[in-house]
Amino acid sequence: MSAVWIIDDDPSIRWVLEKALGNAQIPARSFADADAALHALAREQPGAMITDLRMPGLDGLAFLREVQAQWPRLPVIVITAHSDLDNAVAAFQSGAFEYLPKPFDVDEAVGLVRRALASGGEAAVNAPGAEREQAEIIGEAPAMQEVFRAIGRLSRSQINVLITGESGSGKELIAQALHRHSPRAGGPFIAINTAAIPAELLESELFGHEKGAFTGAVSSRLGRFEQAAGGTLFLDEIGDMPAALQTRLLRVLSDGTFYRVGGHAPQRADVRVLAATHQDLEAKVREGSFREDLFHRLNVIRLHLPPLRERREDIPRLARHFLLESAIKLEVERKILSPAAEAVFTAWNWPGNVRQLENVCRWLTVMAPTAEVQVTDLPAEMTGMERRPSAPEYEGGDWRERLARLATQRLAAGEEGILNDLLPLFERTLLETALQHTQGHKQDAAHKLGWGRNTLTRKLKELGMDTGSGDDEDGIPSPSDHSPGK
Ligand SMILES: Nc1ncnc2c1ncn2[C@@H]1O[C@H](COP(=O)(O)OP(=O)(O)OP(=O)(O)O)[C@@H](O)[C@H]1O
Repeated sequence: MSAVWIIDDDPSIRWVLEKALGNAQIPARSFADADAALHALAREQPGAMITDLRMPGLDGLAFLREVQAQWPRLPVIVITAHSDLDNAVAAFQSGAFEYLPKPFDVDEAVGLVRRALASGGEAAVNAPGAEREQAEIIGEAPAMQEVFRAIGRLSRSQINVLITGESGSGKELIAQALHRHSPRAGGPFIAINTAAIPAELLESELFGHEKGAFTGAVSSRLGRFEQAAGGTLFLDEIGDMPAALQTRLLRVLSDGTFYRVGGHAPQRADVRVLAATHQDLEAKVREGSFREDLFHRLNVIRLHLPPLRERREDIPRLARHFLLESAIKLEVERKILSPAAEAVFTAWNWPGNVRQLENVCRWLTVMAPTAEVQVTDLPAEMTGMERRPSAPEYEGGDWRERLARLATQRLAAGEEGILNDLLPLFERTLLETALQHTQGHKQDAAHKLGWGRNTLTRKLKELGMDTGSGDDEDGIPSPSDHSPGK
């Protein structure tokens, strides 16, 4: 195994790191200042380095820049006091591989070193510097390691891959990685969310159109298939693709040609197609809403991303990653989770998966009052504090998880004002259930829901459920009417 060099003027840090690396069977060599390390680098290079930022003589940042300029693929982990965000940002800008805030956890340091050593090997086969631009994919859970291995195995192929997993579980990130590690890496990566585009526009989005093909087509336009030429086309939410387009897509995949909307000359499609879905495509095939032949075309290889709640071991690292990333983006001090807050993070179910975790971290970076995030700072739904203590457990799975998933999807699709139709839907469902329960007796239903009769009457009207055969239309509010809508 390649050696790791430690550069720090503090002998106790050198000692702790040497010992931890030694225990992990990683050979280490220490330097008390950056100049000595630079001299040694001229003769030989280690697999990775860990350096402090504040040192007498050549400081860590200057050292990092020097190393970047001469040995751009050598991964460098930077240690610094965690409040020192400017330095962290500067370290990343100077090409640091990772940033290790002080005081650091020794196991975390060793884990980082292992990753740095592994990435060094990978960097050697990539274009110089390319690894710096890649979004980091975090995943030490066995299921994620399996996905990484698959990406490696597929790296010389152009085969179609179907990526499955719940919304927000990282499907697009994996698609990008498949592209980057493929013979088409030099070409474009074009993503399109088929569910987010109205059916009538999707065809021209995918295949382009000729001038005058339809009203408003004032000029011809390249579709995504042409934009992705030489590269990869990522079709997200493939399960929602309308039937007519499924047929067109199948044709492109089977004979490699397509026509622009309004066009007569066949176009050659030089793309690798990666598709993703959060739905059960086999079930859609069975019920006849997804073409079986298309399914088999897309499903040559399948990669499944488990939901975050099935890889909880990755949660703390993901949280640290997103807290640091949002602090850098928002140019504010980095937050860390208190041990109790981290425990809540790890135990929670994350219906919106990694995307939701990322959003919560961004929210905490702005909203948490102190540098260390406490349990009380967490969003109420995570700590269950908005639940009534006697709230019974519901049968048939957590409906809020499903609702959150729906909301996540619709927000991801760029929708706005989703409460406008979801709230009435919510009320309508409760009303219908209550009316069923009371065999159509409105007053009783209102009472059971906690609404007064007037509110119920108004709601029935608003929701278009007013049949006009009211049993209690006297308009006198009952004492139990405590609706906030009144
Ligand atoms: N393992 C991971 N490590 C780091 N970041 C991740 C990881 N997985 C997902 N993310 C981040 O979480 C966010 C959501 O991921 P992504 O868009 O890939 O999910 P998705 O499954 O494609 O979602 P959807 O089905 O809703 O389109 C992105 O910002 C992505 O960078």
